[in-house]
Amino acid sequence: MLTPTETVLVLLPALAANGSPVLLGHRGTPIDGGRRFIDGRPLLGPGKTWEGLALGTLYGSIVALLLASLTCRPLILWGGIAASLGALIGDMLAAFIKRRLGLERGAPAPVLDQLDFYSGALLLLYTLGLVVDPLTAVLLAPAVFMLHRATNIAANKLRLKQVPW
Ligand SMILES: CC(C)=CCC/C(C)=C/CC/C(C)=C/CC/C(C)=C/COC[C@@H](COP(=O)(O)O)OC/C=C(\C)CC/C=C(\C)CC/C=C(\C)CCC=C(C)C
Ligand SMILES: Nc1ccn([C@@H]2O[C@H](COP(=O)(O)OP(=O)(O)OP(=O)(O)O)[C@@H](O)[C@H]2O)c(=O)n1
Ligand SMILES: [Mg+2]
Repeated sequence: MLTPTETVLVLLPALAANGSPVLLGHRGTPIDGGRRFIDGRPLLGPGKTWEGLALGTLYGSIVALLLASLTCRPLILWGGIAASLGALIGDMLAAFIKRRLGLERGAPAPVLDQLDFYSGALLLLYTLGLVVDPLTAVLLAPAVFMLHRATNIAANKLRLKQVPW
């Protein structure tokens, strides 16, 4: 099991991975290629692009590399990269769920919008046998929720996002 400090350090790259696709400014190649699911609605919607996946993985990995070099712990590198990938996968899973619920791209899904990437990161880490400190993960959740809300409001004001959530 990871120590509380290691838990924070492997989850920071997930923040960067989730925050960076916004910098693309709503451009990119939709991952679902415009395909629709059996319910006739978009599989994921135009908000999930290959470029966002690439940029998020890149930024998350850069942060993981920085933190791993600061701590001389290779675990932080691999864990941070896994958390970044998990964050992006969680974000796509949330988009899939939102479309199944008939929610348009960018429509609000309180809590899901804020913690989808965080849950994805935790899930992939667990799947890979990197068990984070549970108390730290639980205590971090409200902080991540508030950070997500604040950065989304800022991104909306900066015209990086059309919606503040
Ligand atoms: C260092 C180098 C070479 C590259 C930079 C790596 C880096 C720190 C990238 C930060 C990621 C980034 C560019 C964020 C943009 C900030 C922003 C305007 C975000 C807008 O909000 C977007 C929102 C979209 O969410 P949604 O898709 O789910 O709707 O994302 C929410 C944002 C977050 C959850 C947190 C954003 C994270 C940060 C602003 C800080 C991340 C940075 C670190 C964790 C750095 C760690 C420390 C060291 C020493 C490396
Ligand atoms: N894999 C990804 C994830 C995000 N983004 C970009 O980041 C923005 C914000 O992401 P998010 O809020 O998760 O997407 P939404 O537009 O809200 O779409 P959805 O309702 O499907 O979450 C997206 O609009 C998109 O421009 C991207 O290009 N590729
Ligand atoms: Mg969203």
